[in-house]
Amino acid sequence: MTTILDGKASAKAWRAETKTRVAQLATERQIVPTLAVVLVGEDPASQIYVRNKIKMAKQVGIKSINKTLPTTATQEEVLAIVAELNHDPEVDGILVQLPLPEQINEEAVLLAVDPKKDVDGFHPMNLGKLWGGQPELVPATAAGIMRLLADYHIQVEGKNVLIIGRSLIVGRPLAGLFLAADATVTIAHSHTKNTLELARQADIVVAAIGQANFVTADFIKPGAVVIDVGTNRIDGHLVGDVEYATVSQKAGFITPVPGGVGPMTIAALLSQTTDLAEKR
Ligand SMILES: Nc1nc(=O)c2c([nH]1)NC[C@@H]1CN(c3ccc(C(=O)N[C@@H](CCC(=O)O)C(=O)O)cc3)C=[N+]21
Repeated sequence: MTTILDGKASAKAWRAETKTRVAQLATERQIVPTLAVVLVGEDPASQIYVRNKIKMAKQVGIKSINKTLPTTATQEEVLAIVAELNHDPEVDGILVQLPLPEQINEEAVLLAVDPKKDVDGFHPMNLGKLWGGQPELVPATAAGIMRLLADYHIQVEGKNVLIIGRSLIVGRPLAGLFLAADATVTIAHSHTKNTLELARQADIVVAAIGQANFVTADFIKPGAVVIDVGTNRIDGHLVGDVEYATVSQKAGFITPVPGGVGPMTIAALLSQTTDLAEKR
């Protein structure tokens, strides 16, 4: 029997906790936590994210500020907006949606975000703290995955974890968090020669490749935990990186798409925005 890791339900409970903290900030300190989102261009995954994020922020009482720029925006325009948000005392968290259009230097933009407002945890200082074993501001998807495992009382200590994908957004920060939680961590990527073999030995497999149905039942040790980070659009439907129909027959625990990691990502972001407002 497979247990479905219900991210939708878990995220709902987490948002309720955040909502209580937000209400407390309002009554005790007259503070409204504020999240600024910078979206440049029209990446479809970013659009889903932004839409859901705005809705959920409103629900818990967090104020959203949206800065939307066209695909043709220049680096100077993006940096000017980041600077403005850095200096705005009402803004607690700044998130720059990735990927950015190709004329924009992603590294330069992420470096420009005030590390104290870097609610996404993508600034090199925050990534460095995470890898140094002192996580502070942590990328939301990674934080959401760890919370989901904790909610289901899934032990991480001493487990073999295989993360497939080494992106800045997911693979790398998640590896840091699993390591901080005393797991044995392996990262597989496009140059890895024995991904299948590594996956078969893993107690926890995280699929963050960006390719629909990449992980099939072949990859999975019976009873393993399978976390699907994929957000691939196929014929208007959202599908993960895991072939759900077959893998769910073999895994012990599995996240669905939608309703798994996505809602947890948003809940993590709202919680971290509130952490920042509490530190004002
Ligand atoms: N700086 C930055 N940080 C990110 O974390 C980031 C990003 N840029 N760019 C885009 C990707 C994509 N991403 C998603 C988050 C939630 C859902 C989500 O809410 N999914 C729901 C809803 C699906 C639906 O509405 O159809 C679900 O899976 O159930 C999707 C996609 C975050 N990303």
